[in-house]
Amino acid sequence: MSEKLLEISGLSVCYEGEQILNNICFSVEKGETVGIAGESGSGKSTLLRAILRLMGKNGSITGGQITFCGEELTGMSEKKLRSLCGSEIGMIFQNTGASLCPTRKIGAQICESVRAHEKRCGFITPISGGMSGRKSRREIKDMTLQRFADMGLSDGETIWNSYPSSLSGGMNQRVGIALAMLLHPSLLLADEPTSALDVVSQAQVLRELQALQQKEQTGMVLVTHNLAVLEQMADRVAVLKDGNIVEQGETRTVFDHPKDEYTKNLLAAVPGRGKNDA
Ligand SMILES: Nc1ncnc2c1ncn2[C@@H]1O[C@H](COP(=O)(O)OP(=O)(O)OP(=O)(O)O)[C@@H](O)[C@H]1O
Repeated sequence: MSEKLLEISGLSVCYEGEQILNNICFSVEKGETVGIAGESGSGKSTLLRAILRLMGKNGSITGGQITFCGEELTGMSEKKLRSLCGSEIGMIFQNTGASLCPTRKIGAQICESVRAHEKRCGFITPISGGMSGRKSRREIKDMTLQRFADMGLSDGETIWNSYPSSLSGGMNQRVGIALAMLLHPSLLLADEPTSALDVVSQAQVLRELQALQQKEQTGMVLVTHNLAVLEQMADRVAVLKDGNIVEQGETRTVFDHPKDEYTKNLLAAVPGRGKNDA
């Protein structure tokens, strides 16, 4: 039986009175990846940020509902919403690895980040069965080394004691993904998670992320302008144009039989798919 993790219905978002997203509707089930495609400026990142109300001071949700594990997020208190970050909803950005402080050891930063999360959570009970309770440094380290191994980082002990500045961009991004998955979130919001990496690292990191996600049965919203990545990763895709979903469905169906002209043009621009390719 399907388990709905995230349901977005009729979502509209404005920045400074300008409508950026209109009437967005889609859902994500446990273990499922839903890809969001669209050109630059179509509103992909805004959509991810709106889920956790991270649009900043000039952004606001002007309509619709966002439900996570049956709980309405749009009306939830700021404190409870922040407590979901990490343990129930993980986020990965293009520069997740780069957001680590380059001159402090990775292990110390991970412990600090878990402690900060525990403090934010306070007595708030997890809503998706996520993890709670204070962990010892040993527990945090064991969990992290397991996550490092999941992300293809075999020498976890060395990485735990390393400075980010001594690791490659690909390794730092893996560390960032391991950190986002550390507390076993049931939903992952990923915004261009590999686009800062070279092509070889990109393919490797995507494979590892996909294996980890399948092992954990994590639902994922994956935003990228790279349709080849969506073809490999997404079960379903939604195509965003000027803040409107113009088409959505199973990835294979949308890619093989696009209905909307905009989707057809996006796909035609992918090397190997276009009419004008040599
Ligand atoms: N903080 C903000 N204040 C005002 N406008 C914003 C803000 N953030 C985004 N926008 C506007 O919202 C629109 C959508 O931006 P968004 O970053 O969501 O697009 P995107 O599809 O993710 O683009 P890209 O692929 O280039 O990251 C753009 O017109 C952008 O200028």
